[in-house]
Amino acid sequence: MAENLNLFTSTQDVIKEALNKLGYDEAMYELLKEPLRMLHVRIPVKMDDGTTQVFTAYRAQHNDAVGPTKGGVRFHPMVNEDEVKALSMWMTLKCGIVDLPYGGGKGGIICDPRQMSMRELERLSRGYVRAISQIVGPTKDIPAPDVFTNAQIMAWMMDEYSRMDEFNSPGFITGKPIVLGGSQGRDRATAEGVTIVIEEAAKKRGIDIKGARVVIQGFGNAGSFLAKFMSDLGAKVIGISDAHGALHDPNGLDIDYLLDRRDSFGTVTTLFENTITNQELLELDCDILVPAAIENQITAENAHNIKANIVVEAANGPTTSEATKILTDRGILLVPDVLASAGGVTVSYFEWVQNNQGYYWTAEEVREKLYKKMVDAFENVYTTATTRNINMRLAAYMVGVRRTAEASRFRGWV
Ligand SMILES: NC(=O)C1=CN([C@@H]2O[C@H](COP(=O)(O)OP(=O)(O)OC[C@H]3O[C@@H](n4cnc5c(N)ncnc54)[C@H](O)[C@@H]3O)[C@@H](O)[C@H]2O)C=CC1
Ligand SMILES: O=C(O)CCC(=O)C(=O)O
Repeated sequence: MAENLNLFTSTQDVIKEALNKLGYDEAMYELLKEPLRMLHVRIPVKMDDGTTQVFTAYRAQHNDAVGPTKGGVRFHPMVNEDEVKALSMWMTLKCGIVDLPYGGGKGGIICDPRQMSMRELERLSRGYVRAISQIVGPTKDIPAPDVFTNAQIMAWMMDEYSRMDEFNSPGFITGKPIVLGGSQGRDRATAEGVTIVIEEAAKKRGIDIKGARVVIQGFGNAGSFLAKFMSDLGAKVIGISDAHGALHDPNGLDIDYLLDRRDSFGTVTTLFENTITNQELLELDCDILVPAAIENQITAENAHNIKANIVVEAANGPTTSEATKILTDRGILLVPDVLASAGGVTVSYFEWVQNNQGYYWTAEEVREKLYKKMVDAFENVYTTATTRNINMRLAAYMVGVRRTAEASRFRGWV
């Protein structure tokens, strides 16, 4: 039978299993098996050449029993409805795992920002906010950056919402530039969270980060900061990649040089002749493998060839359910996305708190608070997995879904 690559239905399967293990009945699964709201909008944008292009976009809100929904907006040509639904469900789990007072949300626009001018991107970003304005807001649903979106796009979106609202609303969105109410450390937060989780996982496996061989797929926000942090800790980053290919050097790559040469979309390999493919990268001999790009990269087809001792998912959904089973059976420690990549939303929450208070924290305060959240979350999921003898993904789903399930029950929804 063909492997299930549908992110939405495969997520439903694990949610069901987690709820069963927690003792909830079918009604709870019926509530949590898909988002409460899914808005599908079409956004007309005047292009620079005078033509009009109509873009399709989505905003999913999985569950708001705990609090407002929260999650990024992705600009990508392959975004689709099922993907956005799954991503919103993962946000519920992430917020549960790191204990933030949010439910999960996520948005996406089908577009290729690499082919658009800055002016076109600005019109599209503002159009998206107008199109979803009825269901979002600082106490309803708070967007943030994700694949191919950044602080500039957050700034345009915040400005558009503030104009509609008729007052400055920094708490409408997170991941903003610091001068517009962004938090210290949000730009590097996802990678910092991944680094903390890698350190914890390495301790469990008796691996010294100093000298450990690390391979990272993706050289964007998550992947590039992570490469820097790993090499600063003394690890040997022997492979990195982007959408066009991958670089490999068993003696360690010069990360500072690569950071200097990458473009704003995380592309760097096009400058080199000696490249390998992304598939070859994933199968390199290494200690720690970090998929930090896109979904469905480790599947039943290549899971048997993964050589890493630890796989840490910085990306959302890089490993299929079948591959999760294969890796776990092979004794590889797989740290799932909903735990490993929760540093981004954690510092987004800090940003929102600071916006609401109008009082701003130092980079050191942010780092300390993030560290505690990530270490506690890792320990909680790891202990759940080992005491129940289940894989880390199922354990993370159990930890992540419990609070939303309880809040829904107390509200009398189920
Ligand atoms: N930015 C954030 O705060 C967070 C990001 N994530 C996840 O991390 C992953 C990466 O996100 P960002 O670094 O923010 O995105 P980004 O847009 O900054 O970078 C994406 C990177 O992936 C590469 N890439 C794109 N398509 C690829 C393909 N087909 N094969 C190999 N590489 C490919 C790009 O070339 C680029 O290097 C995504 O799954 C995202 O959902 C998760 C939590 C928070
Ligand atoms: O920072 C946020 O609010 C959301 C980040 C996000 O979209 C994710 O963790 O996948």
